[in-house]
Amino acid sequence: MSRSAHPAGPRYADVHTEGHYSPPPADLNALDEKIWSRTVRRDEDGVATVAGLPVTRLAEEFGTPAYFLDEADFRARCRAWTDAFGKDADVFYAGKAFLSRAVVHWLKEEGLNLDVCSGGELATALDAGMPPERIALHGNNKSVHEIERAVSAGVGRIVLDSFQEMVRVAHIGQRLGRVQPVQIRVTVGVEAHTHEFIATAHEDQKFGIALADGQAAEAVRRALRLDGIELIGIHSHIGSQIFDMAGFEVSARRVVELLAAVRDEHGVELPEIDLGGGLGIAYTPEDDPREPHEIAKSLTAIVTRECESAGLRTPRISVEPGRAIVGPTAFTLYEVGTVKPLPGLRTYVSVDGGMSDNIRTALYDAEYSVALVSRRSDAEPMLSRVVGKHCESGDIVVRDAFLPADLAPGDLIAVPATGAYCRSMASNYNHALRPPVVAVKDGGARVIVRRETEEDLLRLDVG
Ligand SMILES: Cc1ncc(COP(=O)(O)O)c(C=O)c1O
Ligand SMILES: N[C@@H](CCCC[NH3+])C(=O)O
Repeated sequence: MSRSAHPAGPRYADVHTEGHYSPPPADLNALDEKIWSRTVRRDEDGVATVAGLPVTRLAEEFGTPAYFLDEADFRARCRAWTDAFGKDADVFYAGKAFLSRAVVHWLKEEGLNLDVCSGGELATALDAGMPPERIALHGNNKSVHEIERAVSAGVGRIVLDSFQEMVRVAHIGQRLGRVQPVQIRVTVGVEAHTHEFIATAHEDQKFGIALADGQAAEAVRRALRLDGIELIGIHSHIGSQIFDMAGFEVSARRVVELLAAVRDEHGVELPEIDLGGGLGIAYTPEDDPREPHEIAKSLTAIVTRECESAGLRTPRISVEPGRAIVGPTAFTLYEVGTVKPLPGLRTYVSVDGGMSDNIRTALYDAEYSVALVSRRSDAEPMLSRVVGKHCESGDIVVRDAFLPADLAPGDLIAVPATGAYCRSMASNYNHALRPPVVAVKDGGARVIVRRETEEDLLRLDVG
């Protein structure tokens, strides 16, 4: 194939002939509302704004790289979930996606509950005043200390992940003179269509107790006999970034089957089921996420139908969306440093962050979008790879994307849909300073998690 030696990398026509890439968007300046948070626009000068604030001003005030989180969008998504599921269900925001004290305040105000999976997340929730009865504690290896803190704080539920943990929690409950409400996390044997590392309902993995071979039924048997815990329900989480509802439906059906078996064996109707989180969001225009009301409708319908046919009272349903709430509400703003054209291949665009603020591309081959946001450009599309500044060739933020061919050092580019699992999975690799999270709302911006400093790093290093 002949390739034109474009100084800034290949032209669309070249790569398109190879057929490896989706075509570039018709307008590189467009900010697709499916991917960007709801208040993102481009102003008349071509600068992107969020909550009415130009990104150029935000970069000056807060520096780059930085995450900008659209508070109004976050709250709207919380409400969409609670409205969709209604009063007879509970929405637990999965704090692992991103948690800070400000987020806890928003959740409290919007009537959501909170799923935490570590002592650190629990401490953040309690410190910010989340009522303990609205907290659920997860984790496949909760420490004794974490369990003690949760039980003595009076968390609403602990989700038991193993037989050993069941005994641990029961003993701690007895020692502290409490009866801790618990659910049992089961693996339902569903192959969720997502990356292997984020699928959690097949049996060959660390989470949960398998329904297969009667393991889960045995767990229920033991839990019902133990003092110090009260079994209130069954929990299933099949994975993350899932679009196909079929996996959730199979999971709901199998959990209801277990409830029926428990009723038949023990004469007990467990009052709750939790179907976990895992709903996918749009990272690129090709992704087509389901809306909360569609999800609620289909999950509620399947649980109700299965319960009716088993002659069970419909249990109270809960769900644990993390990514679907916070993911689309934030973007990461970077400054372009080195631009390295490789004629006939692509152009490497280096930014001032990388795998330390977004590990998802390296870890899961995740796909992201990117746009030039500090100005409009009518230059032609240039096949680009957005890379970070770390000492790894796998330090890729956006593997394949089109940016305008006149992109230059000093331009600002933004990667949307980085609200979930980016700051929360950020690292200090190469002694990078983890970026701040800045909440923006109605023309105002405030830091909710500050940027790390070299002093922070040096303070940890005690010589
Ligand atoms: C038990 C549990 N609940 C909820 C979630 C949240 O998942 P997501 O952010 O995909 O909604 C996770 C993470 O996958 C999880 O492990
Ligand atoms: N951290 C993962 C998802 C795992 C969620 C927690 N069980 C991601 O970024 O997609």
